[in-house]
Amino acid sequence: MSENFVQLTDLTLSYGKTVAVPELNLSIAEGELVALLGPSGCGKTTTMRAIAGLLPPTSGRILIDGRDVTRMAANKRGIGLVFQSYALFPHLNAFENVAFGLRLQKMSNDEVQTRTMAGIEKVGLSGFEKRKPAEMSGGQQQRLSLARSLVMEPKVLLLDEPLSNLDARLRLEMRTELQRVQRETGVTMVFVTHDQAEALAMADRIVLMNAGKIEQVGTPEDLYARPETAFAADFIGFENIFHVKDGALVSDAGSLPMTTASDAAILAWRPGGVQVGQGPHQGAVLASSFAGEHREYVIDSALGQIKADAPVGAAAVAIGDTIAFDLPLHTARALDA
Ligand SMILES: Nc1ncnc2c1ncn2[C@@H]1O[C@H](COP(=O)(O)OP(=O)(O)OP(=O)(O)O)[C@@H](O)[C@H]1O
Repeated sequence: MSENFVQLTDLTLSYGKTVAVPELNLSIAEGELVALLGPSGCGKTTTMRAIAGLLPPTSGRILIDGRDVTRMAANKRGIGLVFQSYALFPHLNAFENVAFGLRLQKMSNDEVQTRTMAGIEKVGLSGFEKRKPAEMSGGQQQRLSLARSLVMEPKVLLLDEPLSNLDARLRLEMRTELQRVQRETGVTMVFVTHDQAEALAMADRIVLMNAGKIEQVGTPEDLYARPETAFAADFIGFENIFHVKDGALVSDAGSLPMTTASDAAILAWRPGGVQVGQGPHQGAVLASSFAGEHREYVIDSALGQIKADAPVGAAAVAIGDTIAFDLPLHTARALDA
């Protein structure tokens, strides 16, 4: 198995004179499920389009399975594409949608039949062969579009926001489904998402992008527990991020003296890492909402707003009332400036 199945080397991608992605370097292993994660406009789709062959790079190289495909036409690269808008043929039934690409390859009817039926089964759509896309649910259309790509046996499958058109429940279901299909086929998959929960739940490895550059690459566990920059921490749910200066936590809004000294330049806490109900600091409750497992507070403090989760069973504090809190060092993530 190749560790460098997809290799992007010093890849620069531009639109006219505007550089969207400068000198990107990334290796993807064979059979890996990788998420390109980041806020809108950070260059995820641009990177995908370059891998697919839809955007010629300004400079740099793209290797797939050892072959330099930098200047190769999109349809020669052995890449499958699944978009959020499915791009199915509305006048063809499910079977014909999946068979379409195979027929173009002048395959025998028997083989088209066998491979199409296998593809449809792989995505759990057996029995739906005769349905037109309009007679299928969003999730089923998404599966169909996946089957259509898979039957072509691509070396790499690229998925651009594949779940964003689905409602919340289907999205959860399709997360598991995509993982299962990936495991069973062993196909190398790269998917784009701006949803950190989706990336954490599905990917073997997450590539977090910020303004065209890679901010951090790591397993979901790594990124979740050990973000390396304030951007990564913020994106991954550390909602309270403060600078440390002269024994105090500092924000644009003000400062709070620290009870224990820290050498860190920046300290970050998830809402769950903030202690509420007791502690050396006080603030007014700005918002309080029940979230099943815990209660979410927004506290107005000398540092500005603090997001804090109170455990189940803690007595609710009314909006406007004062609440005690602590930002304990043992739940903080220390970051470099
Ligand atoms: N066709 C285009 N012409 C000019 N600039 C573009 C074009 N497409 C994208 N850009 C710019 O390139 C940068 C990266 O865009 P890209 O679509 O790759 O971001 P993204 O991370 O996929 O965002 P989103 O999640 O919103 O799709 C942005 O600044 C965007 O404005």
